[in-house]
Amino acid sequence: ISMTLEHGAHRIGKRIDSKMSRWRNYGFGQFIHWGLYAIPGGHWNGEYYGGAAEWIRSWKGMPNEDYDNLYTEFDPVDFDPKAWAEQAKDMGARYMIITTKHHDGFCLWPSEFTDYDVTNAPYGQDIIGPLVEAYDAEGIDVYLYFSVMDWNHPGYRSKLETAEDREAYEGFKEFTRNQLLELLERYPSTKGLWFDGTWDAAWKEQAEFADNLAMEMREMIPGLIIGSRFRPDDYGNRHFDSNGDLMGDYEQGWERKLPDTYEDTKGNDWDCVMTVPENQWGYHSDWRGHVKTSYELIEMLVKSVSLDGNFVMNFGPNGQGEIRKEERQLAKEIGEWMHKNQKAIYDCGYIDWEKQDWGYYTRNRESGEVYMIVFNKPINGALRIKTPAKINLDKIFDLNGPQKTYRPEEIHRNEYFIHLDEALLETPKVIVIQYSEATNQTKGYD
Ligand SMILES: C[C@@H]1N[C@@H](c2cn(-c3ccccc3)nn2)[C@H](O)[C@@H]1O
Repeated sequence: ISMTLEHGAHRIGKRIDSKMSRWRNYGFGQFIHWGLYAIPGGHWNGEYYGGAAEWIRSWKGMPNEDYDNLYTEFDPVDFDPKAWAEQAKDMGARYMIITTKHHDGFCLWPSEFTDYDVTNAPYGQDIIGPLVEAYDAEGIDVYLYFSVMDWNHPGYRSKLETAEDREAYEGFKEFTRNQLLELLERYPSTKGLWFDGTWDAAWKEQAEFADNLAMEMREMIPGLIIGSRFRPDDYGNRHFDSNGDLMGDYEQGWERKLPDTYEDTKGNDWDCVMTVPENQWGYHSDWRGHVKTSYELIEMLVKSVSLDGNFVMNFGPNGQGEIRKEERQLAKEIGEWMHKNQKAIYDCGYIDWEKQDWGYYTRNRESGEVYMIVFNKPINGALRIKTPAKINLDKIFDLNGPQKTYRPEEIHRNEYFIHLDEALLETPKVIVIQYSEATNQTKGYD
């Protein structure tokens, strides 16, 4: 039985308007985490901090007042938004998500509603505006990350226990609304908001406030795209309401992890946001543990698109505003692959052909063309293709290089091998399949 909810999901199923189709077709995005945490870069008083660099304020090794005074040092003289946007373009990102305010409450835009912003730092200028302009100029859509949790604001509470808490939190809610409307006013070309820091008990009581605020933001910018991490329902449930329906325009549950199967996605739109090291979003000068290679990141991107999602790779510029060499190198390598294979990523999504060990299928949502993205070439070079019934494979050929075509060897009904003859694969290989649905007369049973 389903419960009547005032503030649960207001739509069942995917948004089908053109702005959401544009979002759905991105495939690949860039996350940028930048703020005061980039100054200490995971160290303080010569001590190494092993947590996520953007959480260093919560570490006992760094007194809160030391962190809170970092704004007096924020002067990223090397910040070059055009260079960042150019690099993102070369990498093949089609949208970008920038931290306007992370959990620490420091605002990268001149906010009317707090002094804890860039205008009171030595840098003294708006960071968000030039980024929006530079990325818009490259044709890369900009989304604004906003943390509801705000360790700087006196009215912020993680839970509401006393009357004083509730009184203070009303002021915090007003402040949050003011800042969000201010951001949409200042940066009207933004296509959506990426909310974070909404797991607190205090916020989980704000179903009506959040629902109204989402509506108000959408009145300001019709079609604004807001994921499932913004609002709680009447019972404090997030992402999925008490009836199990997704709240928001896409699922934001895949942080540093990927769905394994299409069933895991519940048929919703979704994004995966991914760090290069195990768990560093903000700049950490000493990455420890496994740092992902471009090969691993390309596979995550391909897997995301094959399961109807977008893959968003994180960058953490340093305190001077430079993008570190490891990230520049990854952007270059991923861009080289994307330049040759973007047709298998852009405007593509899931197709219900049985997944095979050699890699992933994607399908262009307009043309219906299918792409085999081969990561694992079997020893015998035979790539298995199993299609649903009544599918004819009309043409199969390499996306790149001499237009080599493949003649599928039928091994069972709707099951084929195509034979790769090249020796080793240097990079993931894309093969194009043009198919058609057989008309109703079936082939004779031979
Ligand atoms: C997108 C990422 N989300 C932020 C985050 C995640 N978490 C978190 C908090 C509790 C459990 C698991 C994850 N806390 N902050 C990270 O700081 C980064 O901004």
